[in-house]
Amino acid sequence: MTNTAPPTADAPGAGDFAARAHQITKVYGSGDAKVIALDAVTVGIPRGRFTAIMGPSGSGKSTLMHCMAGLDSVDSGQVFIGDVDLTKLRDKQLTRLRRDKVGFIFQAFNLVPTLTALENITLPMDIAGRRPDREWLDRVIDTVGLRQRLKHRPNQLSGGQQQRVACARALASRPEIIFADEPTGNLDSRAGAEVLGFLRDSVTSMGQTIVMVTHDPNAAAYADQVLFLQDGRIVDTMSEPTAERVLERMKGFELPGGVSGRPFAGGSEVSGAAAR
Ligand SMILES: Nc1ncnc2c1ncn2[C@@H]1O[C@H](COP(=O)(O)OP(=O)(O)OP(=O)(O)O)[C@@H](O)[C@H]1O
Repeated sequence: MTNTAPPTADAPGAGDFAARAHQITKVYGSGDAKVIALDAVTVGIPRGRFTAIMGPSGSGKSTLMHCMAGLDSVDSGQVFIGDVDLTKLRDKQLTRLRRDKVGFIFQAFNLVPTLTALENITLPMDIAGRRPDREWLDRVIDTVGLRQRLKHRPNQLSGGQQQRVACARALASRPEIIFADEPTGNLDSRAGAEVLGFLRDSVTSMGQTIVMVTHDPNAAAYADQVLFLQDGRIVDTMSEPTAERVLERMKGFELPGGVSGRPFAGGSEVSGAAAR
């Protein structure tokens, strides 16, 4: 693994980012109920790399992912997938962009129970009226080890196998970027490790770009870099994470007395509101 520069969307070479957020703010509610879920976040997701997003509960991880994936709107700022500014798109254009350029993997596998594994994998392309690239599809199916299970329906598959179907579905159309929201949250550690190994492999050997929200330091250790969120801001980044280092960093968020959230001494450069 090579070293990853901290992702700053303003840095030269912004073309190297599969997705970027520029000064995005997301506010829920108003008055006393007002919550600033994202506070002027600027970040770039490097192309062909595996990025994990971590942070305490309520820090804005899901909101950041949803806004960057075009599943939710921002109150201010810009979001780019490739060169396309999502904030300038109308609903229909946004739906098409999500369909063509973005893959999703959710904690609850979200498979269609009446369809076989193969039909689930090709469903997004079928809906889009696109023919799957047979060679690519074969490679994806073999990589996730589903060759013998293609005719099975979801209820005939283990949780790990179902999530591998969901991974194959996300990869099949060769999206610009895959967003994975707690992809191992419903799996035991062995099945989780299999899925994470497969995601890692799809980045290393297929050049896929993946962003994953996780609470699990072991899962984050599969990534090339980790972004740490707190109170709607990116407060730290870590390259080449190990489970131990991630766990240690996460403990910093839980310490009482205002220590929480402070980047480690000598830690990575910070992007986002906290950097200013
Ligand atoms: N629809 C909503 N309405 C009001 N507040 C919301 C809504 N969605 C999220 N929030 C608030 O925004 C903040 C960020 O939420 P978000 O779900 O992004 O955090 P998270 O880091 O993903 O949390 P968790 O790890 O618990 O899933 C939280 O304070 C949350 O309560």
